[in-house]
Amino acid sequence: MPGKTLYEKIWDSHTVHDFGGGEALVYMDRHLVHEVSTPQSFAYLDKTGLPMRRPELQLAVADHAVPTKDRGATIKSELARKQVARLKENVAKYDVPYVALDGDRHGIVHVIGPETGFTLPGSVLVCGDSHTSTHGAFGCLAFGIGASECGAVFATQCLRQTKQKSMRVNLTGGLPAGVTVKDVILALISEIGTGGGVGYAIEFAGDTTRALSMEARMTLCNMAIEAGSRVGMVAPDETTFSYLKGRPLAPEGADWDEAMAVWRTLPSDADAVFDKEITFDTSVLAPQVSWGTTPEQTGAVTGEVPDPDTIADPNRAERIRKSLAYMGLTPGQKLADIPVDRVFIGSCTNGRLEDLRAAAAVLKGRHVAGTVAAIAVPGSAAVRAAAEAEGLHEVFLAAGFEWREAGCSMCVGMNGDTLEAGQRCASTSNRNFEGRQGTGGRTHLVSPQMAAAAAVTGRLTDVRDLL
Ligand SMILES: CC(C)[C@H](C(=O)O)[C@@H](O)C(=O)O
Ligand code: SF4
Repeated sequence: MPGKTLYEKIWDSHTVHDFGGGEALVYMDRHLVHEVSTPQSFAYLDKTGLPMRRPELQLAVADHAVPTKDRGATIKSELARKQVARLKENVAKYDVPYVALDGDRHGIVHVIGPETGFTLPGSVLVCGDSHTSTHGAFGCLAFGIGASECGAVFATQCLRQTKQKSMRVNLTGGLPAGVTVKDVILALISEIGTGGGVGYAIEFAGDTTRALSMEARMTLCNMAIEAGSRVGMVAPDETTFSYLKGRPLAPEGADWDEAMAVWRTLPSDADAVFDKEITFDTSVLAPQVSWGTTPEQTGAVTGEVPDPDTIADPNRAERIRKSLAYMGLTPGQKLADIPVDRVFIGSCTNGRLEDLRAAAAVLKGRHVAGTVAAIAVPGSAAVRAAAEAEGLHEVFLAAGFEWREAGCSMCVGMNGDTLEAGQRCASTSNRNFEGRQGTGGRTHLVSPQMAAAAAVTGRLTDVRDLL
């Protein structure tokens, strides 16, 4: 028998019933809940009269639809107001732990899970949200589920699941100056495609991965879903353990020691066999920028907008033509010449303290171009407080950024923070499809320091020129 992968170990230890053929009933240790994906899931309990099986294993927060300024004012959009109010009623009715909007633990669901220690290695964690893959950075099995599945978790704390195939992505060679993990994942997706991970649970490994901070590992796993994989994981190690130690919901004392004994057994065995294995050299990368309407349509900032007429595959050429028409770009145009109107620094991809530090390092002593409106939206109240404690807000404000309260904000625009039609944005978020940040809005996905560089020069810019 070959050894087991990290994914297999967690899958096996959480199988309640094996149906055969890769189908199993799997136990869910943790369920994160937000306002957008769960109204029907609570309604399912209301309708069936089923009790919530383990309220204490849920953690709810309103993050997508909440305002990031004028927090106390009535939410303008009726849908957003209703979603937030519904969540509050539902958590009160079913006794679910709830993180209040004005609390010091508030934030984007994928930022506060790790921060509080709700996210733990070796566990199975789900949420009605595709970017749940973020939590896999801790060596847990974390994936997004649909609204009816959220209802099933409420009622049973279990889900019937199909086992994924396994893929190991070895990131090797380290990161050159000015290149971040965001550039790595964008470059990887542009190589393997948005379908490259479909059907696979990805484990990121290799010396580049091992050297990453927890925050950077979260950015990496966050975007596994943009490569089509519901699961992105990193084996837990000393970096993981020291991040978790002392977090409010992490085990303490003897429980910590007991947990550690298990967590140390989680990494894939040396003789584990993966269904697919790829190696990606990160030492040769330049900062990346997306030019199209999928994260796959990305290139080095030193390059140009591609010319569909030179692409042999007619379907691919057509997709590029369509993207360029929407994005208002011309083949051959230098990426670093594209002017931007807006800059958004935030989201569960890049709204953590390190991200704000990286952006502030570029902004220090500089000012946002007169043609640009820029906002910084911390991923959580704790990130915001930590940033303020080290004076980062002053750097953002002095540079001409707005300094907002935590939430998903312009990543998805459900709270009214949107682009206007035709506006172009350098954004640290993870999705760039048509209308993602507002109807007719144009998104360029970049790292936090690339976003800061674009804010300063008023165009997409190679941040290495400003370092
Ligand atoms: C609203 C929510 C269900 C959605 C998701 O599933 O990811 C959102 O968070 C997103 O990023 O598009
Ligand atoms: S920040 Fe963006 S990607 Fe993350 S959960 Fe919110 S809307 Fe989804």
